[in-house]
Amino acid sequence: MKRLENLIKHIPNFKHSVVLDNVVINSMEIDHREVKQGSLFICIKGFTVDGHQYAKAACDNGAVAVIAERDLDLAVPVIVVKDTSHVLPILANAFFDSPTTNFPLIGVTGTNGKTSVTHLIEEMFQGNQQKTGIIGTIEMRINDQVTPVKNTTPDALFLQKSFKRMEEEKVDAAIMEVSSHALEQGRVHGCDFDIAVFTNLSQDHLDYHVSMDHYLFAKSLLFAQLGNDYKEKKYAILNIDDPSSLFIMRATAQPIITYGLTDEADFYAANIELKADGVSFDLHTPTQSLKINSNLMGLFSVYNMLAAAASAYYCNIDLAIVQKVLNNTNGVKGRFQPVANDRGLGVIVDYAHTPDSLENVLKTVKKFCNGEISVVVGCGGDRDKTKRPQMAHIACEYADKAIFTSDNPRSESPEDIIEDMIRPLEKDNFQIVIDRKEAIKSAVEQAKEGDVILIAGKGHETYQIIGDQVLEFDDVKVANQLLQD
Ligand SMILES: CC(=O)N[C@H]1[C@@H](OP(=O)(O)OP(=O)(O)OC[C@H]2O[C@@H](n3ccc(=O)[nH]c3=O)[C@H](O)[C@@H]2O)O[C@H](CO)[C@@H](O)[C@@H]1O[C@H](C)C(=O)N[C@@H](C)C(=O)N[C@H](CCC(=O)O)C(=O)O
Ligand SMILES: Nc1ncnc2c1ncn2[C@@H]1O[C@H](COP(=O)(O)OP(=O)(O)OP(=O)(O)O)[C@@H](O)[C@H]1O
Ligand SMILES: N[C@H](CCC[C@H](N)C(=O)O)C(=O)O
Ligand SMILES: [Mg+2]
Repeated sequence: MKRLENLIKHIPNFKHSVVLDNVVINSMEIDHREVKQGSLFICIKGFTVDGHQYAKAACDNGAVAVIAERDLDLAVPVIVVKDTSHVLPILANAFFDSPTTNFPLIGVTGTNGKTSVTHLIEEMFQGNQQKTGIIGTIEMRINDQVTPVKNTTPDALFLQKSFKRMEEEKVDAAIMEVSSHALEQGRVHGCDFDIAVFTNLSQDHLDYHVSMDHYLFAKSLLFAQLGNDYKEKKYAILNIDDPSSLFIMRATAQPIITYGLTDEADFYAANIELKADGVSFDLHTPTQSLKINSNLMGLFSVYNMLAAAASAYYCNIDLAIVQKVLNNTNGVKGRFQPVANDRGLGVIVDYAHTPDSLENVLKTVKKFCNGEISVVVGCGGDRDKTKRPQMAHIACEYADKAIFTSDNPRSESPEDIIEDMIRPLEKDNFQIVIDRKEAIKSAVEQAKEGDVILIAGKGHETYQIIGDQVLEFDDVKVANQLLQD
């Protein structure tokens, strides 16, 4: 509970003439459907609708005050600010008393690997008998308590509310994925990061960021937010083998810690062996070297392990625990997840939905597959169209056979998406099967013992979005069922 007068004092250089006397706020909401008696409703101008149009309905639901960008004819006080989206994180942070100043916060950004790295870091804290909170693509979770998320990095209100819960649950650290959309939209303003990690930058989201320069700039904002003073120990952990790190490192005054595959990096991997059942390598840290024998697959996983190990190191987690976690982890669901079967087939479900991740995963499969490789893949609707032909090209280049199918076509026609994928394609080792279940079925029917089927793009997702409908669909379940038939 907060007095509104006290809450809005946190908005810098802001004066208002509304009489607020004793308005007390029990909760803050940005969605009128969530408003309860005593809520403060903040009208957000969205990409789809303008939240101002729901202000009246919010009051009907019990809102006792409204923050808006223009005066509204309502029976409750309306406080007018220039930009409600900009003010939202300030108010959310103030309402929940800046929870992230009370525990270490680790933010991970980059095109690929955020979910994988955050989960590895979480396992390291848990291996150290510490409590954690995690926010990312799969869910928000405080130890075992799961809250579903709509976005990889949710809005500022959801974030601060979650951090408050984490504080109350006495977590030892929070680990979160920070998407470029979130950085660009200021969803993480007010988050007091202690460690910021950069995984890599490759093409994605050009529908939103328009150019790779703007996309990189958005990623760099996480590092700018690490702060400019040296009062606290904060670290920027960067993949030095990715040229974008040279730009990102200029965004922060905090110490730069590097990881990579050469001894120029602070944390580096040497003697890497990519095997059919995992990877092994020597992990060199500034103080000690560890032998790693992990179940995780592919060179990209080595990078993820280095990023996680460096983060754990600066959180004072013993390197013996880091080693134990890397040697025992089974990774995250939907990331290079094998689907067991008795047909002698390698069936892998993976969340590769960018050209770079698809290429990495197919290269990894190629290293151990002695038979033929088929890949079932599509591209998301209402998302970056320029990655479509690139993904189709990579699929046909690295796999013996590609089956192009639907992956959340959303408002677009699945046929048109596939047409975008194949238009410039020079190869013809592909089939088109619009229905995803039929596509997986076709791959299973054509496969022989020793072959590998990669089912890419949806990973942990349990749905297929067609138009406005969200239909149940789970690649692992579907593959399992088809393999048993
Ligand atoms: C483009 C984008 O970022 N959109 C986000 C944005 O939605 P929006 O602007 O369309 O919202 P809106 O529907 O116009 O609503 C405006 C306001 O009216 C309110 N409203 C709306 C309807 C109503 O009946 N009542 C009501 O009060 C809404 O609560 C909101 O406050 O604000 C929503 C609430 O915070 C987000 O869930 C939504 O993400 C959508 C689902 C999305 O697809 N975002 C993607 C592009 C995204 O952000 N992806 C990143 C990266 C993923 C990755 O890792 O690759 C992510 O972090 O998830
Ligand atoms: N370090 C990496 N470099 C390149 N590709 C990777 C890396 N780590 C994982 N991948 C590939 O990218 C896919 C997605 O991985 P992950 O979910 O960890 O990334 P993410 O950054 O969280 O993605 P999203 O932006 O959708 O949240 C994996 O299934 C794998 O194919
Ligand atoms: N966070 C990513 C996930 C894409 C996953 C893929 N299955 C798709 O729907 O395109 C996005 O929203 O662009
Ligand atoms: Mg993710």
